[in-house]
Amino acid sequence: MKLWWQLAGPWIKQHWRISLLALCLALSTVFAGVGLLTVSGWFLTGAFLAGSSLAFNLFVPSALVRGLSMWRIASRYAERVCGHMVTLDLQAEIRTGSFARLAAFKPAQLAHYRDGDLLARLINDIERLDTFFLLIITPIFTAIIAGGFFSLLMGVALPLAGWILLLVLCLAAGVLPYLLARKTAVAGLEVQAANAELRALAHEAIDAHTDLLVFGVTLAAQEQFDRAGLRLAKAQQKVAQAGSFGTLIQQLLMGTLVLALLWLGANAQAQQELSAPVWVGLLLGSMGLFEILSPIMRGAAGLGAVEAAARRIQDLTASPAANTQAKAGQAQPTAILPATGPLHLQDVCVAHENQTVLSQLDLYVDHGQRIAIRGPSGTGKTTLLMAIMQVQPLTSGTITYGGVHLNTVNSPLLYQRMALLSQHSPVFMGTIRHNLLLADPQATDERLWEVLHQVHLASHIEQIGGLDAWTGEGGNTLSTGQIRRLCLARVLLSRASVWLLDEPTAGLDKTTADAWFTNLQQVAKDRTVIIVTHANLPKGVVDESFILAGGRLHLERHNEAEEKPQEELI
Ligand SMILES: Nc1ncnc2c1ncn2[C@@H]1O[C@H](COP(=O)(O)OP(=O)(O)OP(=O)(O)O)[C@@H](O)[C@H]1O
Repeated sequence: MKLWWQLAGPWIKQHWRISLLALCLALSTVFAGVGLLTVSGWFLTGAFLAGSSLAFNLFVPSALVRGLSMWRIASRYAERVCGHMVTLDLQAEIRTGSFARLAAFKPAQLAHYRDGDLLARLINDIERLDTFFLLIITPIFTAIIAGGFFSLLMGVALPLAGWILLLVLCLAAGVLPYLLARKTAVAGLEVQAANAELRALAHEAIDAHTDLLVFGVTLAAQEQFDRAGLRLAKAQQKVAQAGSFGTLIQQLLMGTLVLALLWLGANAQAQQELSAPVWVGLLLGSMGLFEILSPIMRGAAGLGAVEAAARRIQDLTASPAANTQAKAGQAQPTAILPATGPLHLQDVCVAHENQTVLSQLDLYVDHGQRIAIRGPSGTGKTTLLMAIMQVQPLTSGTITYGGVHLNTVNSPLLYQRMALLSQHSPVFMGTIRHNLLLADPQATDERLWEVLHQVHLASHIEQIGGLDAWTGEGGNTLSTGQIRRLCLARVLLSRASVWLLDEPTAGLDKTTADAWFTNLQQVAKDRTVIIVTHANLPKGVVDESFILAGGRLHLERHNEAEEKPQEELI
């Protein structure tokens, strides 16, 4: 409840009117239903006993029956519309909020989660929360008010029957669901965990489908998937069995209640303490209350899963990643970053999980300078670019651009000034145009073709149908080198003053790579460019070249970058 309230509370407080209306409509439906049965019981019995006597007034009760049934239909409809509006809007709010917090994660923090598990949290877990409002809060609210009111009414007619009704309602709507929720708590947790595991396995299997095939391990993947499926089925069975048992006990309680009321009513009637029509009316009305109880049992059986789901969403939204971003955003988000200026790294230290990668690293890149950073694999070149982009937090040290500390600049402004081609830049499903316009929505077709020419991709795009050619999911209609060039073209389109290019020519043949590097000066114009590469650069491409080793940058001898065999750098 507490966890659910932490997630849903802000929205409900803000939309308390519609939430209250949904509860009131549910109450109104129950009142209409119970009233209908009470009046019908009273009316039919009264009419039967009166026989053909003209003394019995048929008109008032039959008008009441018609009125109550119309009221019930209208109220039920409005209750469904309103209740689902609350639930679905609430889900949408939690989902978009969770996604926004997820978007604020640093890549290293995101790496702690499996893709499928994140999907399960955003979809399965959030969907699961709907149970709470529809199957717990609403029926309990109506059970307390309608049950209390009707027990009082019964108590006025037959005090002992009133107390018995109240006691049975407390057991059936309170104690029993509570015990059921406790009993299914572990299984509910297991349902959510197994669901997430299934999604994660399915996601990984689709991603790695070719490798699974060629290594001949599809059977092993299948077995893993089957085990997860079985685990989910077992957990669901436990919840369903406990739920059915709870419902059975609830039905037995209800049956006992009816017998008790029948017996008490018959006695009262025999002693002429209660008229037969009132007795039958009250009896049927009590049975009308049973309608509230079955959703409570369903809700109680799913409460463990709701709690597990709420915890899994909370884990995500309350993680240090989300908080770090919030604090950094709140600290000084408004510093103005000049359009041009030198990029200066001083004493920069970065560690990945206590493993130092960059150690007191210094770098000064003047505006318009082009530099290359090379070095053996795993020395921290990508980490350095990520630190400049403020994606990787520094352990210590400072990074300034035009004299402004980058950690005081809000992300959108920073990314207007700096563009990154990462090693894993993606191609999005859509057209070539759609993929390019991400970097500059105002770019004309002429400009799009210009950057495609610059990355030596124009002729291929022409062949496949031009800017409106479909890229497929993850660019699966393109080769690896073409995907890389499309991503590179996207960065070239950006109006940023600094380009950070991580392996821009990976996957390209040497002739194309050399041609691209040679053209870089003309393409980059007066931009600052930092290239991380293992490639041998043609002469004059960069002003300076550094080797990253031991966590620091070392200036390479003149032309060393152009001469060193590539194998030595890997
Ligand atoms: N998210 C992470 N969590 C833990 N360690 C990481 C993480 N990312 C990188 N590392 C480690 O940090 C070190 C530097 O990684 P980085 O990717 O910056 O190297 P690189 O020089 O760019 O390598 P390559 O040339 O192969 O791309 C490596 O030892 C790597 O294992």
